[in-house]
Amino acid sequence: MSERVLYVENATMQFGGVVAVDNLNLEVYEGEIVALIGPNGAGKTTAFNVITGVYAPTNGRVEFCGRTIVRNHPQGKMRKTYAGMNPELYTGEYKLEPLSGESDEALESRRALERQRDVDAFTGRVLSPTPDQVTALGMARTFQNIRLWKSQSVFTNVLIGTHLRRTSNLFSATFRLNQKEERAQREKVEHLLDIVGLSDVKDELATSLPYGRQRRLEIARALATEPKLLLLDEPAAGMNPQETDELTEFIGRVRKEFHMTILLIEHHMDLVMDISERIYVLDFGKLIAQGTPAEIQNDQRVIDAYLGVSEDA
Ligand SMILES: Nc1ncnc2c1ncn2[C@@H]1O[C@H](COP(=O)(O)OP(=O)(O)OP(=O)(O)O)[C@@H](O)[C@H]1O
Repeated sequence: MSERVLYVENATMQFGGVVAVDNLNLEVYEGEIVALIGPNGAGKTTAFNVITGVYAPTNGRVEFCGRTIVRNHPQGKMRKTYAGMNPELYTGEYKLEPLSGESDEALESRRALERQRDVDAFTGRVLSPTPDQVTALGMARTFQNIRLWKSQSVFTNVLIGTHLRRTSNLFSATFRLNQKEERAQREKVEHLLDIVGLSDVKDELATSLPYGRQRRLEIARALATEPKLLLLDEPAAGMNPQETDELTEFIGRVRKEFHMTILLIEHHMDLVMDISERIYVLDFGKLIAQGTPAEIQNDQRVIDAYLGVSEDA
């Protein structure tokens, strides 16, 4: 069985009264393309933000390549409901069997003690890496709205990606380089641009590229950080059907050429159904289904909540 690259366990993210992500469990295995879909506002981007360290989750844990990188904040707002790794301790699901002759009060205090132990197990061990640290660990991400270095060339945009991998500090990424390393990185960028089909425009300004190629450049820059996991947030947003088809082919090629594992958010169902091995469906923050494209397409709950409406809704 291939390695589990990403494991999101009981992740909850609450903003005031809005539970944007509600007890999400999600796994991605090495070499897979997995999609996270759902209606607008379902919590998909928030889930990405929890995974990549933008938000410290109200509860839950993110494991990356076998290592816990994000963990809940026991002092978070939902402490009473969710603190610790065992949310069932705080819900009606938790049944603690009475010991023989144990009074109700004794049972209740034992239950309280177990909860406290669960919380204590985390106090002082709260993890919450910065997005830069997450990049250095081997996760790279693209965003719904393209975020390129506008006044830099295509080449430089990708070069900055290679630097982020090494230093996780933008200042030193830009200025602190020895010449040998610089040369090796430049060769790497040339090679990468070749594979993604952007060599012919490497000296042009990033923003002078047509939209579809800017998207490719963003993915190339993410790849330059040498990720183990690539997270793509709506890579086909704003694309016409032909551009979407080209991007679908491109993402498949990226997986093959770089042996990449990919988690993507997308509203274009043709793309999702074409390239994903597995799909998770969110609605109002909750996971309502998971399965293969065929299973998801035939899931009545998903059809009612999402697939029944237009693709670009
Ligand atoms: N920083 C924030 N502060 C408060 N509420 C937020 C914040 N970020 C997201 N939300 C809310 O959380 C919910 C989920 O939003 P999110 O952007 O994650 O959904 P989404 O599934 O990515 O939607 P879309 O498909 O439109 O991008 C929404 O109700 C949104 O308004």
